[in-house]
Parts: sequence; structure tokens; C-alpha cells
Amino acid sequence: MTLSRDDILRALAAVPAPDGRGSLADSPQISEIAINDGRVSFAIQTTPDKAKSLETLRAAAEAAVKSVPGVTDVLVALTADRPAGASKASPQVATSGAEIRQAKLDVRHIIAIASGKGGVGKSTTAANIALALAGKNLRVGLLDADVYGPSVPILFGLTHKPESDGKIIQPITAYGIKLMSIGFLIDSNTAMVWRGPMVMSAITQMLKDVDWGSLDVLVVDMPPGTGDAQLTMAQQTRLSGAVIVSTPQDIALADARRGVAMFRKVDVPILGVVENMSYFCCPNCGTRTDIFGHGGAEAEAERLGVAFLGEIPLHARVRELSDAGTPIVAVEPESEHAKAYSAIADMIWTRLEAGTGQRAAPKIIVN
Ligand SMILES: Nc1ncnc2c1ncn2[C@@H]1O[C@H](COP(=O)(O)OP(=O)(O)OP(=O)(O)O)[C@@H](O)[C@H]1O
Repeated sequence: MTLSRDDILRALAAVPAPDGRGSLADSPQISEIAINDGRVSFAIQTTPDKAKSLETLRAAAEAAVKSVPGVTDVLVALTADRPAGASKASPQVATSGAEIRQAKLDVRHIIAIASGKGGVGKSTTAANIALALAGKNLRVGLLDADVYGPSVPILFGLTHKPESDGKIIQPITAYGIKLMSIGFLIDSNTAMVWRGPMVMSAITQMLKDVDWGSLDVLVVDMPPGTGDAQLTMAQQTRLSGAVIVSTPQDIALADARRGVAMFRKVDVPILGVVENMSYFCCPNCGTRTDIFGHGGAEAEAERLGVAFLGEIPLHARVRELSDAGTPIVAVEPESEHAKAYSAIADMIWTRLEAGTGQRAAPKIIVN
């Protein structure tokens, strides 16, 4: 049975509009409805301050559409990327499928940079590894999939929106790498209320609807943690491998173990573990202090049977340059810290090209 837009609108006639006037079916706050076989997705446009209170309505809309015969999957997202009612065109997030021309992803390797918990320096590591790979004359993209706290706009000092023809989004190029972040597309408060499926929809769109062109490697800065969203993401993107970032503290290592277990569960090869904030380098005298102890990640990597890729010292310069939107590998490539990232990037690339983890295909096409 073929689903039509009218079938979906009939179901939505029973759901009230966000402003209480009439039904959702007639509301200007509803986006175009994408129907792809039995999968239906659309967005309800709102403002960040109202997003939380509309969660019940969003769930009701999902339930109503789910009850339509022939519907197998429903995704309703709350978006706040433009003033409500301004346009009925597809919003940047939450539609996929029939109407959107899908860009083929022509990427040799997609790698995930992940961590078991937040705040360990995953995004900083992802950005600098991406830049270091580009320094090896590779064509590199960086996808900021950390929808709960996108860092790429800050790390690269970018405030403008990417160009789009309404269907395909152009990545922003900085320091020779192509960048895309959910932070370019939506208000940062919006993602905070997203649940797993919405996160997936946003990430899928950033993979498929962005004109990445031909790349040697696409580095994906994953959301922190090991929940369902990360798991699905790992499954959906056909990763060549994952890099786990950890700090030396025990607790972070326990989280890193979960990260390794998660990727193993979905059969994604672990390229190795990076120990970040490994030791403190005094900017005045150069003395090294192992604040959190040292070698924990290396020992843990060995226990887990995964490679240890290297350590990045805790250094004010790394943070200062990240906050200034000028990552250290881009602007101080000869510094000790930049060299540490480069050495890790070398190991990653060698392992990718050697097919470490058995699953690496020469070319990955996401349809
Ligand atoms: N090696 C380092 N030396 C000094 N500061 C660092 C280092 N690595 C990261 N930082 C700083 O630590 C903070 C957290 O880093 P980052 O945002 O990369 O972490 P994250 O794990 O991606 O966090 P989140 O989970 O919140 O996204 C940032 O201010 C960053 O500049």
C-alpha cells in the first residue's frame, strides 16, 4: 500500500496545533512531510524556549502517524532553525527521504572519534587529528556529530551558516579541511531536547545531504557516551574504525572501556586509544608533571587488546588556541603538542591503509 501525504495529514488532524489554534495538520509550524516507503518524517518548528513544553505534542504526533496503516517508522523532530511559519520548505534537520536528492558519499575511510564520557577533549582531539591528516596531503572532512554540544564552530572560529540550495548543503572549508557541524544549522538549545532518533536523523542528514566531494578520510566527532544514539550511529555510518579518547583518570578509563565494548558490539574496529591531558607541561620551565598518574590508558589499551595511539599533554596553549578558533595543529604545527597529534594521525592512517580491523573497504558509498 502506498502512503500519501493526505493519509498522514488525516492522522494529524486529531493532534492539536502547537499554538492551540486548530490541528497540527493545518498548522504553519509543520514542515514538509517526507515519506520514504513506510518511513515518515517531518518537523514541528518552534522556538528553543518552547521546545521542552512541546515534547508531549511531538510524541502525540508520532503516535498518531504510527497508527496509520502502512507506516513502519516515524520521526517527528522539533526544530528551531527559523522563525515558526516563515516557510514550509524542509527545515535543515529532520527531513530525509523522497524529496531530498542524496549526495553520494565518496569517502575512503570514515573514522569516529569517541569517548565514554564528556569533557575528555574528544572534540579538540578530533579537530587536531583531522588537521594533522590534512597535513599529510590527504583530503579530509570533519563532521561534528556531537549534537548535544557541537564544538567545531568554536574550534574553528566560525559563525556563518553554510550555503545550501535547499537540498544540498555546502561544507565550510577552513585550514584545508571541509567542516560540517550541527552547530552551523540549528540553534544550540534545540538539540538539547532531542532524543536518540532525532539525533540520528540529524547525523544522517549531515552525512548524506552535505556535498563532501571526494575524501580520503572523514573524521566524525561523535556525541559522548555509549547510548543508543552512538550505537546506531556506529552502525549506520559504516565506519572504518574508531578512536577512543580518554584521560588518565580511572573513571574516564572505565568509560573508555565501555566505548571500546560498544564499538566491538557493532563490529567496528578499534583503531586505538588516545590518552589526552596525559601530563602537565609547565609553560614556564617545561617541567613535566603527571597530575593524574601516567600510563593508565596505555596499560588499559593493552588489557583490552587495542592499540595505544599516543598521548597528548595537558597544556594551556592547546586550550587557548582552541578557544580562539585556531587549532594548534593549524597554527603552530612545529609545537610539541601539534607533533603529538601528527604522530597519532600517522598511526591512524597507517592502520587504516593496512586495513586494521579487517572491515575497511577501499571506498565507502552511503546511499
Ligand atoms: N590537551 C589539552 N590541553 C589543554 N586543554 C585541553 C586539552 N584537550 C582539550 N582541552 C580543553 O578541554 C576542554 C574540553 O575539550 P573538548 O571540548 O575537546 O572535550 P569533549 O570531550 O569534546 O567535550 P564534550 O563532551 O563537552 O563535547 C576544552 O576547553 C579544550 O580546549
